[in-house]
Amino acid sequence: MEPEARRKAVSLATGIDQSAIDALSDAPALGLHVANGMIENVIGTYELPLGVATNFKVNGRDYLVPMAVEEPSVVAAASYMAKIAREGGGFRTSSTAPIMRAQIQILGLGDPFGARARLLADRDNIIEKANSRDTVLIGLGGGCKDIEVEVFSDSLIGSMVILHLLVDVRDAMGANTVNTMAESVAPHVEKITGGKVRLRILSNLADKRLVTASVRVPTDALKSGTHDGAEVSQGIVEACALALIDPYRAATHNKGIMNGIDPVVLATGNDWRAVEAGAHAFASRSGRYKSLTTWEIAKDGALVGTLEIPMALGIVGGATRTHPAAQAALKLMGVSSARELAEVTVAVGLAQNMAALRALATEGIQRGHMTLHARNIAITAGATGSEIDHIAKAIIAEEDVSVACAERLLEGLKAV
Ligand SMILES: CC(C)(COP(=O)([O-])OP(=O)([O-])OC[C@H]1O[C@@H](n2cnc3c(N)ncnc32)[C@H](O)[C@@H]1OP(=O)([O-])[O-])[C@@H](O)C(=O)NCCC(=O)NCCSC(=O)C[C@@](C)(O)CC(=O)[O-]
Ligand SMILES: NC(=O)C1=CN([C@@H]2O[C@H](COP(=O)(O)OP(=O)(O)OC[C@H]3O[C@@H](n4cnc5c(N)ncnc54)[C@H](O)[C@@H]3O)[C@@H](O)[C@H]2O)C=CC1
Repeated sequence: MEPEARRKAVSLATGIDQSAIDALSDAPALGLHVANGMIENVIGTYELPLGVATNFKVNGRDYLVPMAVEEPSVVAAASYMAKIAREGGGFRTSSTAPIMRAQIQILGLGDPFGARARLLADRDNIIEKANSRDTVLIGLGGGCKDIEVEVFSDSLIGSMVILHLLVDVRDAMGANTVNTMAESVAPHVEKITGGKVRLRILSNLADKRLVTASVRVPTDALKSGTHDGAEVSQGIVEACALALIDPYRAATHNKGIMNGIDPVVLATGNDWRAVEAGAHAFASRSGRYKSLTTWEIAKDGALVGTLEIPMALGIVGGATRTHPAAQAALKLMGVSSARELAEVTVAVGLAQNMAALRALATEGIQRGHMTLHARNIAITAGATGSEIDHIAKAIIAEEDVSVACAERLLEGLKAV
């Protein structure tokens, strides 16, 4: 299909209105006026391709998933694995309540453990003060629910007490929400402890806001070329084993997971730096950086994959409401809560990891990836309009997906 036909198909499948479709089209959805209101020193806007991943079934419901990404083969790979996963019923997901953590650093204490005890005894008061400002969030059933207090000792600055506010942020990503709370309780915290408050900021290690996605794929569904399903499953398990013990492999393995997650985070106007920071800090929680997924073979021979990861995403707040294309992307997905968005996003991350491992364990990554990269190469070599597809097909046929080959064939084409 051409983009226009795809838009019509998406509109038909999801029932989203024309204005949402327009916001996803090549007309600049994010006008200069809106962009200028979003960040500082704006001189323009910056575009990325927006694709739609197909075939996703999550908890029995079908989704089309918007993905904003510059890398070829990512959207195709996710769609392909989602198709295979359907044979086992698709993806299953679960999530914890959307609890974010704010940190308040207290210095200059002679009795850090005494200060800790005073803060714990004042728990209800601290929670009440934290909740006194954001009436909207409290009205929705969110707000500060609990506290934690840590004592650390540092060789340079001595001891410090860290107070955590555990905040249910409902459908927000929650950074601004919890930062405001942390700043508002700081004077009270100084009074209770007798110390000096320094930092008041959320933690991006959102390990109380976890999503777990799993997939169970029947062996036969994994057959690939000359490789039977059992061989492919075994190859995926062996590939994952390396990522569970070796940080060098784990970094690339987890990059493959984020290939699926970041494009959805970006398309929906969410903070991808926050998601990335949380993912990698969580991957190091044992003291050793390792794979975020596990792959195993069940007793009946099915391949079982799981991904557990912090996922601080919002459908209100931040840019999710200001960027028209982000609003349209959320409509296209048809998600009605931040938790649902987070769960579908993690299912895409799991699918993407499965695609990479499946390719790596069989034919290698380059054929599928480079075939889809061929159009980029053709553009780099100077092809325009109809030349792009022509040159892309020609370099694939020559089995030489390189700029040099594309330039040579383009010269030949222009000479005709
Ligand atoms: C790229 C493929 C899918 C080609 O796969 P293929 O079998 O060569 O191609 P195909 O054209 O026969 O397509 C097969 C199926 O893919 C799906 N599909 C195909 N295209 C589309 C599309 N446009 N829209 C929707 N679905 C699509 C679709 O389901 C289709 O079946 P059909 O529907 O035709 O019966 C495969 O080779 C693959 O999955 N490769 C992995 C690619 C990948 O992981 N890319 C990420 C970049 S590499 C990287 O950055 C990370 C890495 C790899 O280092 C991570 C790591 O090391 O772990
Ligand atoms: N370290 C980090 O990750 C940091 C990130 N940020 C930025 O913070 C922004 C996100 O902050 P947010 O607090 O999410 O945004 P926000 O402050 O714009 O919106 C959240 C507010 O929306 C209201 N609200 C209305 N309906 C709601 C609902 N259904 N559920 C929850 N709240 C609802 C509440 O009053 C809530 O406090 C992002 O742009 C992010 O980039 C800011 C500072 C640090």
